[in-house]
Amino acid sequence: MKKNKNTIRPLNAAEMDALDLAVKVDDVTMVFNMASQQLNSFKEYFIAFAKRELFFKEFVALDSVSFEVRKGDVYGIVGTNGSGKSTMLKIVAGVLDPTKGACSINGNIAPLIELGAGFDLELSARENIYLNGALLGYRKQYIDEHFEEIVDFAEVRDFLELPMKNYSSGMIARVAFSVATVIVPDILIVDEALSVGDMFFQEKCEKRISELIEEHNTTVLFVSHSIEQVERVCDKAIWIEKGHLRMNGPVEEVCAAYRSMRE
Ligand SMILES: Nc1ncnc2c1ncn2[C@@H]1O[C@H](COP(=O)(O)OP(=O)(O)OP(=O)(O)O)[C@@H](O)[C@H]1O
Repeated sequence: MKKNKNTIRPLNAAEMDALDLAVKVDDVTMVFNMASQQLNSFKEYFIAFAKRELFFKEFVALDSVSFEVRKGDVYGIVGTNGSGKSTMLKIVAGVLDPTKGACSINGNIAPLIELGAGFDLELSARENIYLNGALLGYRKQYIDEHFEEIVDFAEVRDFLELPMKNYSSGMIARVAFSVATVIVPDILIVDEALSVGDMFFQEKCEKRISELIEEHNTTVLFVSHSIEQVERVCDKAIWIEKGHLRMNGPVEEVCAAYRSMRE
């Protein structure tokens, strides 16, 4: 359960169980402070700070957004660029704390956000699998037992000893997806993670996600710019536009409305 600074209280696991919920986003607002001028170096920043010329303007990335995700739901999030989809997922994953409102989570999360962010690119893939595994909370013995499975899924066996700085973005995504889904998460968060993989790997990931959904009732939150992919993978969707929740409902209805806005 995430900390929260404001009046709306996140629900505890028992309360979430009673409602059969995996995720509850309650009146969430996220405000970012953005520098009002461009400063290109620490020196410029320091001078502006000393002259008291450092100004910020507030940017509301999410404005009073609420929705509930039941256990086993597969929810897509659609919306145009900069509408707040990734910000929403980061709040659900606990990477960001909302400025207002509360986000309650029921279960362990595998966040596939900013894939490879936990990797040290100077290290080899072998070392990074252990490093990333430890960051996700797995014991070394667990990674030892699943190492072959991770490498086979990622299809990087021939490059295991190569520093990951020499990997392509698609290869990094393969390793990250593979490590993150080797356990069965209660909640899987996928943010454009698959877009850098080639179509064969994307198909493989979709299959793995379907397995998690069908065999383990994993709850999924899925952001993709491919409406077709959202329709294929998800059963429900929300549409966030410029920080506002525009629609929440069955995936076909939400995607149809979103498409008609673009036409
Ligand atoms: N750390 C930050 N500081 C300032 N502004 C931010 C920060 N993170 C996101 N934003 C702003 O919040 C808005 C929403 O960003 P977000 O990445 O959530 O959008 P998105 O819907 O995922 O976009 P895209 O489809 O382009 O990936 C954008 O205008 C972005 O510039």
